[in-house]
Amino acid sequence: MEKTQTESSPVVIQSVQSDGVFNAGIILTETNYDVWFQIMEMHLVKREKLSYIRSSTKSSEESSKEYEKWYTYEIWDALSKAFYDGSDELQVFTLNQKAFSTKQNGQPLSKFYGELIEIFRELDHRDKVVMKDPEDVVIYRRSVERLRVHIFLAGLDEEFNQVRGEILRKEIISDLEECYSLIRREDARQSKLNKKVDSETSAMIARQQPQRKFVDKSSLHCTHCKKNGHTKEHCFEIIGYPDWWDTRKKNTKHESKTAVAESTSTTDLRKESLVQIATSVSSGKALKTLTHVINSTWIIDSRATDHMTFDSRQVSQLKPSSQKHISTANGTTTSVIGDGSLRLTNELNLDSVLIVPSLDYNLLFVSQLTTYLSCVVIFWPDHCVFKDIQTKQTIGYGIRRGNLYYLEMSSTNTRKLSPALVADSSIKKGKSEIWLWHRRLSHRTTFPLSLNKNTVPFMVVHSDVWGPSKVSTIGGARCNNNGIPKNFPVGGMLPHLLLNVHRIHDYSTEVLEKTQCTFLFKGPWFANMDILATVDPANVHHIMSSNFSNFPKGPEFKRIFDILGDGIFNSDSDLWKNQRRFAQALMNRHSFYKFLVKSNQAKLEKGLIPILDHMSKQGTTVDLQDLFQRFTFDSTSLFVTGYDPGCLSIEFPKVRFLMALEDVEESIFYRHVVPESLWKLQRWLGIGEEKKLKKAKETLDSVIFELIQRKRREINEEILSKEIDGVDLLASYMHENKTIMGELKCADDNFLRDTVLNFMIAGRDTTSSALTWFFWLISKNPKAETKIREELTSIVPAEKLGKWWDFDTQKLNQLVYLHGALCEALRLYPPVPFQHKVPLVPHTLPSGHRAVPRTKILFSLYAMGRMKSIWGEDCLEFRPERWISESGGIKWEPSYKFFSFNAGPRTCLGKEVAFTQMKAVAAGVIHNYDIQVVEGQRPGPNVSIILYMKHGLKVRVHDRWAK
Ligand code: HEM
Repeated sequence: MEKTQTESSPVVIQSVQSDGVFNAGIILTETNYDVWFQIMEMHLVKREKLSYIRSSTKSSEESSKEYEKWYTYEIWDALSKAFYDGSDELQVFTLNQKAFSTKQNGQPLSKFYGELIEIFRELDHRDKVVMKDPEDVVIYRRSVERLRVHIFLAGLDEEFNQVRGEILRKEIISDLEECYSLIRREDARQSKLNKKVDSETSAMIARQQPQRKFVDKSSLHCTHCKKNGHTKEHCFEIIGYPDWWDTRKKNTKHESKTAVAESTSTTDLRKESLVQIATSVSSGKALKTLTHVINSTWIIDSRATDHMTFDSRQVSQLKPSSQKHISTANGTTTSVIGDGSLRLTNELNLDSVLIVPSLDYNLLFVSQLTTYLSCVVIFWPDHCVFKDIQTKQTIGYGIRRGNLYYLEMSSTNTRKLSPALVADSSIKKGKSEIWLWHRRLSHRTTFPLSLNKNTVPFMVVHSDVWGPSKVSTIGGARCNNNGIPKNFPVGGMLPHLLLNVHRIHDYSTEVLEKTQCTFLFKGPWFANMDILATVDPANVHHIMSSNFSNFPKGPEFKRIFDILGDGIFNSDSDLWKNQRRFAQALMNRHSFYKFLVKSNQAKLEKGLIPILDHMSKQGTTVDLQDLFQRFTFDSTSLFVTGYDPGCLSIEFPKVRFLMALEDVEESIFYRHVVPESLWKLQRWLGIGEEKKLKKAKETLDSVIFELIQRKRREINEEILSKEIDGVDLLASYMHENKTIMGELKCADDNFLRDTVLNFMIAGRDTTSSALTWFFWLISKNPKAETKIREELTSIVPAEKLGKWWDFDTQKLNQLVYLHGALCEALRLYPPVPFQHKVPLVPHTLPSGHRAVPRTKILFSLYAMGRMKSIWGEDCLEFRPERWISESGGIKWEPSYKFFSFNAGPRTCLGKEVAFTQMKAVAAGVIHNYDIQVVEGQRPGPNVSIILYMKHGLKVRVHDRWAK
């Protein structure tokens, strides 16, 4: 370690990076002692030097062996005294100070937001506010959220002043996430409109084309060639023709060429220029001229000025030959005209269109346009590749960088493209495609399309500068090849679904990957089973947050999940709102959290650990999934009902309730894949899955009603006092008075039964499923396991190293790698693998798909965690590092991308509870035991509404510290 002084950071520990000296990767400042301390300890653990800073040996002679240790300890101790006063107050003060002083200062929006989120999360951990009244808790949370929105808005760069004002003028201020999403959209729009052109692309463009500004030269006249549009000084006949001239003059009429050259090669094309071009084409005559002027580039825009209206006849009059029709999902048609023009039917309502022949188009012009436009549709026949107008060489393909799509140039660059992108393009394979590049959606959509080989390829750029995209009908084009389910005349796509039901989650992943995140599943014509499956983050955000009120779970959800009664999962509108408000208030109570941590710890120490010890001594195998289910069942029962069913015991008792829950989940899944009329008939006849469900319901009801009676008795007999014991949910519900509960019927046993069942499913099944997949992934990734162990060791006291250790919940919450590893497991194996919603009124989604009330919208959370377009090429890899930010903290991912806990107002209420439980179990088990998965197992997901492992996870357990 080398110690130096700098102005900004009084003490700097830097790497010297040679034999054994490490790079801490973090510089100690006045404000980051907490994080710095942990990271340094991790490094020290790795090098087995922890005793140097932990054991306070007596001061030693410089010559003695112990001197080095003593000296290091002294420095460490001095640092601690200087930077950490042992209380939370300083930390909270520092964090608040940091939050208020963090500014965007020109850095990317996501980075600035991520920094704030990290600070807020830290503050949440240290929040000690205790409130008794649930109403107050809600008000308090709202007030904190409001403050955070203000901090975020205040830190933004000036360019967001306008949108900031708009947000603040709203009657109800959005929550932080919603607010971020609004700003992000504005950021994306501005970066296209003004300055943030991707530097690489600009550099490439600059090399290929001179930079010119758009100038309206229509009034200029050349006295030399007698033509309009330029002056004598710029006449090509005098100064020579540019390189691109040959290509151009084949197609263009000379009289307008200058305007063409200027407008198509501008690098500074702004909205005004677009308006100018659009205005000039608003009359049929000008349009015709411009068609030839701009190298057969036609621009039609009805939104540019009020008086312009899009007239499809104008285009078809130009080239009314050899039309081809593209059918779209909702029945509208787009006529493709053989020579490269496009006629749009009124229904399609594409009111802002740029059509560019893409063989020889001016790349610069288009790439400039794409910085302003949200959506680019390219029709690519098989022989079509992007060509450089100057060199006439193939210049490449479309490529995505971050959220933006660019035309990647130079054939050498294609080698740099990831294989999937090149393969995706399919150009070499002789396929024709429409490429829909939707910048706002941050993904590209590809639709196979049959085009006449002789047609001139063209490109349609749909402008989103002035309003929302309406390319919906193109986005919905039906695809029935390439492994995408075929739509049979009577059965629709149901046969495909039934054939693949045993691997439904992987199957939907494959289909959604092929259809670029959204797919319309057509059910049998008689069954009202059409499903719009989507994993598109923009759609998720749109449905779950921005337009939440238009997308309830709906009556069909309620029918399918009727066993959940009026519980929180199964309700909409006010019934849901009241329940959520109340449950949230209860769960935010400090006493609840304390109770949860305590009961969880007790279950771990007195339940799980003794069983693992026993298994380790016996050398027998155990089903880890079963063990975790028992663990979470007991702990969830404790905080939901206050009773411990004791099913986590060495005898592994058969628990009726547990078995019934599993039956319920499987039967409910079955209701999702068969027509409603069929399962209703089965229910009426009392056969099949419905028979199983009925029996399971009876079991659940009898157990829960018994618990309710018992609790009521105890409350009446005052065995339970409100203050001391009323921390479990059931008791809390019973204690609450009507004012707080609003419409909720807490005195009603049926309502209490629904509440208990909903929470039992929410708490037990999800967490145990997540833990099982987590341990499976860890067993496959020993490096990750080693890193988790190193991180854990860093919070074990020196004297306890190499011995059994029981971790403190607060300390676990600060671990970054462990958190990342759990998030990674939740991403790849989300315990709730799918969800659905229904629109109240017809609605066009950001992906362009039309959502109508009779069509169910289904989100596959499982597929969403496995989309290359969302998580990158390595999406199937287990890589906890993807959750670690550059500064070493936890990286924040928006909930509409990391969807495992749901997003928007219905976000999981138990997220913190779940992380607390999972971290305690993961830490306790990984630190103290070696878990060896029995060979020969091929764990796969079952078919249910909860993502269990089909055959459990058999493991052997070894005590790491056994002598
Ligand atoms: C790893 C563990 C967990 C995961 C992945 C998870 C995931 C989810 C998801 C996806 C939803 C939305 C379901 C839907 O609307 O259909 C949800 C809702 C909910 N979760 Fe969790 N959950 C977990 C643990 C917990 C725990 C431990 C609790 C409670 C103690 C809990 C309580 C709830 C509640 C009450 C809702 C309903 C929220 C509402 O509709 O407003 N969850 N959870």
